[in-house]
Amino acid sequence: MPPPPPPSGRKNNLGRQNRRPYPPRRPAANAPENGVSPAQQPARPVSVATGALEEPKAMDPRRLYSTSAGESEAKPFKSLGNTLDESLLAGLDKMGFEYMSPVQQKVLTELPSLSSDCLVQAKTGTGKTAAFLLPAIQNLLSAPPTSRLPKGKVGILAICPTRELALQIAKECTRITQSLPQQLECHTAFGGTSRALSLKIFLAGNPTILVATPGRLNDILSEAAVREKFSHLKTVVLDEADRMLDAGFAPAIHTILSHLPSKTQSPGWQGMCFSATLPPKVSDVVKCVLYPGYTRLSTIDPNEAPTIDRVPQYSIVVPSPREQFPALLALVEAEYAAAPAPKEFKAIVFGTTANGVALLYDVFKAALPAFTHFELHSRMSQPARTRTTTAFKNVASGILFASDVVGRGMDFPNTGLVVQLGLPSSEEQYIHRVGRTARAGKDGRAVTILFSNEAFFVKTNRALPIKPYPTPVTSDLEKYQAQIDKAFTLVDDEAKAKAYQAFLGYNKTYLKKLQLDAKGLVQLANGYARAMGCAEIPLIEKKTIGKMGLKGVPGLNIGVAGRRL
Ligand SMILES: Nc1ncnc2c1ncn2[C@@H]1O[C@H](COP(=O)(O)OP(=O)(O)OP(=O)(O)O)[C@@H](O)[C@H]1O
Repeated sequence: MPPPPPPSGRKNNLGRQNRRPYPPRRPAANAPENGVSPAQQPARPVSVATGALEEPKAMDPRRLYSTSAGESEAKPFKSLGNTLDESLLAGLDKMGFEYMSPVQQKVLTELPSLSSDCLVQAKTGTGKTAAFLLPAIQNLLSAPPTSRLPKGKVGILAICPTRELALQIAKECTRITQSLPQQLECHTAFGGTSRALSLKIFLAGNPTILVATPGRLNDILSEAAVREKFSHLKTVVLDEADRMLDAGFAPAIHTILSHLPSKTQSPGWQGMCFSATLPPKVSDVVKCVLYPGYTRLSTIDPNEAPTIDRVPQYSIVVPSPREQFPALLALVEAEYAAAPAPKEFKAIVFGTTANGVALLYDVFKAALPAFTHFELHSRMSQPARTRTTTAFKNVASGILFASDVVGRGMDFPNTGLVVQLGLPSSEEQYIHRVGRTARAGKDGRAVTILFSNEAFFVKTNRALPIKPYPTPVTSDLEKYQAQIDKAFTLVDDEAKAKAYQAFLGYNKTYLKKLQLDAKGLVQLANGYARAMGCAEIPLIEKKTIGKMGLKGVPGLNIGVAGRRL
């Protein structure tokens, strides 16, 4: 379907006549580094009467009941008058949360008590955040006078993997508690912010709820005054529990738990573990936060695909990394052209590494200047990450190039397309990334672009309903290749060198699965460098080559800061 003709009929950036620049081109002069433009249109409507941004329309969770296991009929929150405090119900009402989503209904009506330990699984974007916040907050509100939380003590600790997610959970918490007669303070603790300042605010404040990432939490728990704040802890939540207990985070979680009051000594605290993916091995490790005999709840039928049913999922396989760039360009054009009217095209493109994502952002900004682009990865400063997160949550249209810092848990309303460029590191990672679309009962699509060695991912994950992309978008890649080659001339060499090194580092981990040896990997990476238009293979320091385990592999260009050795 051809894109709609622009009123002016002027030539657009894609080198075609009659294509309306969409979203509107933003002025180059104020294009800031992180891709957040002050000119972006808010997705939320502006009230005609007040000119203020209106609250986003909440989803209708009744749409989530058709396919989920268990309850088949949605009940309104107000049916929980005996379970939830009136002020919480009032807060939910202000948020536009009328009906419970399946996971909320299960947790609030099927747990033996709201303070029971639980392991809960529900698909992405179906309201798990409120499903753990509501019981935990209700427990604080209904505690008998003898076990009421003393002022200044933390009652609820929620731990999650990323800074962006911590902020999002804290925001949801503030909205849920907005109608309480006495405001509950919800604090956050995560890296990339001033430790001294956030510690000062935490210690001087009255933080009833703390949402934290493991690194910073571990760090501040070394202070006796901080540990003292947790002396009356009532609930510990592990959001994205499988991630929080995997080999990367588990040591930090265990140290954190060693600083908290013992779970086994009376009165103990409630443990809650939530995720969309709970591989069987999680059952072995959750015992650090859950008592044996904990309640397990799931809204996912074990025979169902683990992803949201409303997301058609496709793959595009190209011969080599070189073709991934034009294939993405062709895909964006095709998906944009097919986007439903009124034209709103909001997409997230996941890359495999932070430097790879930075490169994608640079090249697509040059290749598709009519779109609004965003980048989000761990190489950016925290303020830039936070600004971009907020901006992308609020835009109606745009493309976010992201690494896994927003792969799990993040809610970017109305994202209609998720693209994964390169090999997802696991089935779980794939599922969570796909879950950034079709949230809150909306529709969405997901496409994974792989080069031939990566194509095994589709074959080895048969539970995933991935089909070949339905139209031959890659039949004329040469046309798009020319556009990509031109765009790469505008990308600086340092960004290319970093992306090259990251490509080697990432794929080195998957040599066996990619059916490559070290020499083959270097050849592949060198092809990737040529695809980026590098005049020569980027230099890599000897010690970096050693760290990557690529010492002595032919084809590498060893050198330091522009000097070949
Ligand atoms: N009962 C409800 N009614 C209306 N909207 C809701 C309801 N519950 C949650 N939402 C909204 O649905 C969206 C998804 O919720 P949430 O982020 O909690 O999903 P999740 O299951 O935690 O997702 P993920 O698995 O990606 O972490 C959010 O925008 C949230 O505000």
